[in-house]
Amino acid sequence: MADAKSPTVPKGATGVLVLADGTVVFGHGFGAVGDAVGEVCFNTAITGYQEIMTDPSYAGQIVTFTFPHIGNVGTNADDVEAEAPHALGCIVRENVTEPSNFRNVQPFDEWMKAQGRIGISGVDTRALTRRIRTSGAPNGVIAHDPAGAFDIPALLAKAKAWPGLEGMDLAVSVTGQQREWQGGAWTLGQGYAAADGGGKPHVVAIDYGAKHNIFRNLVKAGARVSVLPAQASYDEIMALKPDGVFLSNGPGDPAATGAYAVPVIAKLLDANVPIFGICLGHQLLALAVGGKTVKMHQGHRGANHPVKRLSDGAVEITSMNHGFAVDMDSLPANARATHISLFDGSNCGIEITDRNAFSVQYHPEASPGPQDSFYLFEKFVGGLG
Ligand SMILES: NC(=O)CC[C@H](N)C(=O)O
Repeated sequence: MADAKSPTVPKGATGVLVLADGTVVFGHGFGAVGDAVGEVCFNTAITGYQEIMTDPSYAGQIVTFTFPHIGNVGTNADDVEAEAPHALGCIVRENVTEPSNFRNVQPFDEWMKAQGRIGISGVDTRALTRRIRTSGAPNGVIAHDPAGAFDIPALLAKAKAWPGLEGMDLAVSVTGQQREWQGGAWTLGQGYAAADGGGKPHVVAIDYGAKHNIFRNLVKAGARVSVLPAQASYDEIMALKPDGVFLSNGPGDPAATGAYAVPVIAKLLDANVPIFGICLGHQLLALAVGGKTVKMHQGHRGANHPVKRLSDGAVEITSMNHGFAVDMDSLPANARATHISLFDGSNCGIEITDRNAFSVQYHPEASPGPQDSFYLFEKFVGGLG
């Protein structure tokens, strides 16, 4: 790692990461040319880089993959969690090689370029991850220039000027239009089922930046899913006559999104509408009953996070992607903790004891990750009228 005060670009360097504290890491650029500023986080999943890059909850973030070989199975049209990538870019250890997989349609570096996303390879991602673990997720800029003509002081100024994710509502920038969701479970050779869930029960999903596999899992569990944008009002939701309301995952600071989402959720709770929330949806449900959320030191991102289910002590291996958490001590008496992280004891689930409402911090839809927690979709959809 070099210092921003002595910004000599090594010969052959076509990519660079500049952290707001002045740390400079050179590598090889791939994908789009240009630069992007955001929070630098790390993800420990071994598979699923295309799903991770397209997860809207990564808006405003640059993902460091701890798994060294990224891009080696290429990309395809199925393994996407949204129409376009939302992570700003990625940092990887090994150079991206020729894809070798029967499902490959487009090499990862070409896909990144076509999607306007920047990558850097040849970075010591173990050192970077240790740094994030010790000092917290930093703000930074990644840049790719085939000529290696980097203006390091200008990139540093950009990293320093970025205000950080705290206080940022990003759900408004990634939410989708109102629509009837089509598409169920994926099977090899057949792709996604065309099913729409057959009409009953009817779930209205609030899209704060939803991963598509959540909607597919709701369909698989038997629901028909209508999607509404993040700022949908209580009346707009109720006009669709929901049997239950789903609160999606999404990027940014839950407290900022809560400014418009919490009053709506509070009204849904008052009306005793069944609610299920995932990740940002979990945090918003906690805020709606009077709890608080806090920014985590480094966040949880990976496909192997153990979570304890408090009702019976069972351990679920889960997919995670969050940088904020529900402050367990802030929860009111009617919000009972149902799951905790076995990594750090943080809250991973709540249920509202006097309502039909529950939520989890982790991702039962996997994509990527284990499917231990699919039962939550069955619990929600199975419990609707
Ligand atoms: N995946 C998510 O929904 C993330 C929620 C929130 N943006 C966080 O980082 O904690």
